[in-house]
Amino acid sequence: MIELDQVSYGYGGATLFSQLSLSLQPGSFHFLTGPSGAGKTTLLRLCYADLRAMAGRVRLFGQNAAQLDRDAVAMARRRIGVVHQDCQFLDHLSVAENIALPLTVADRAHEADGNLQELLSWVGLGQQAGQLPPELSGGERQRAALARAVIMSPDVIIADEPTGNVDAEMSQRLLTLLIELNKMGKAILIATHDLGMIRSMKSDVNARVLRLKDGALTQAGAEL
Ligand SMILES: Nc1ncnc2c1ncn2[C@@H]1O[C@H](COP(=O)(O)OP(=O)(O)OP(=O)(O)O)[C@@H](O)[C@H]1O
Repeated sequence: MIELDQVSYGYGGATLFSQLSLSLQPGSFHFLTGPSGAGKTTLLRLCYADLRAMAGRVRLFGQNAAQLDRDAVAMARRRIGVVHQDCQFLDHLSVAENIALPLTVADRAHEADGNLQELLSWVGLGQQAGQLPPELSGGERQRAALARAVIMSPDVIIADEPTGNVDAEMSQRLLTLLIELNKMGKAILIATHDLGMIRSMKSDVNARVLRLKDGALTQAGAEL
């Protein structure tokens, strides 16, 4: 569904990584680890065409991302749910309205009617639907961000540190939600520093664990 083939990227003339390849197939589960600054967020952004590869090719659902116009990129991105590291929300909209925002933007707000309550309960925010984002705890924000990422029923879910700033119990709960999505056939890619979480989860989902370091993407090994 998403394929990176020999992709290179860097900022300000410096190369961050080069010739990286990654394939996200239906039902696959990948963890992406690596030191801070290694380029994990950058790699994720290439996967959802928020950045354009400087060399190599990114294919989104069979199409060369470099050849897609803005509308085509927008269409492809509706099939990818993204949980951003900083979970930003529109503070003047309620939690429910924020979660439904991708549908509203796509002019499909009517589809939210049935799904939204179910989705809010699934992430344990049934009671917080009418609250404003600043009134949520860190863990509640991360669950709201996950709900917003999946409201369009995407084929791929890409999450950047989805368990940052939450305790172990909440981290487990968020991952359980992601595993449920994976069991429904969604491809999951999670960037995280949390090796303990990977150790405890990877056998449940037959996950591949990749490590990005010094510009190279390798299979994680001994540290796990
Ligand atoms: N827009 C940008 N302009 C210039 N440099 C950038 C930009 N975005 C990221 N960088 C730099 O690229 C490098 C990789 O950043 P990136 O956020 O991809 O790393 P990361 O592995 O996700 O880090 P972390 O684990 O700390 O979130 C860092 O040195 C960062 O400062």
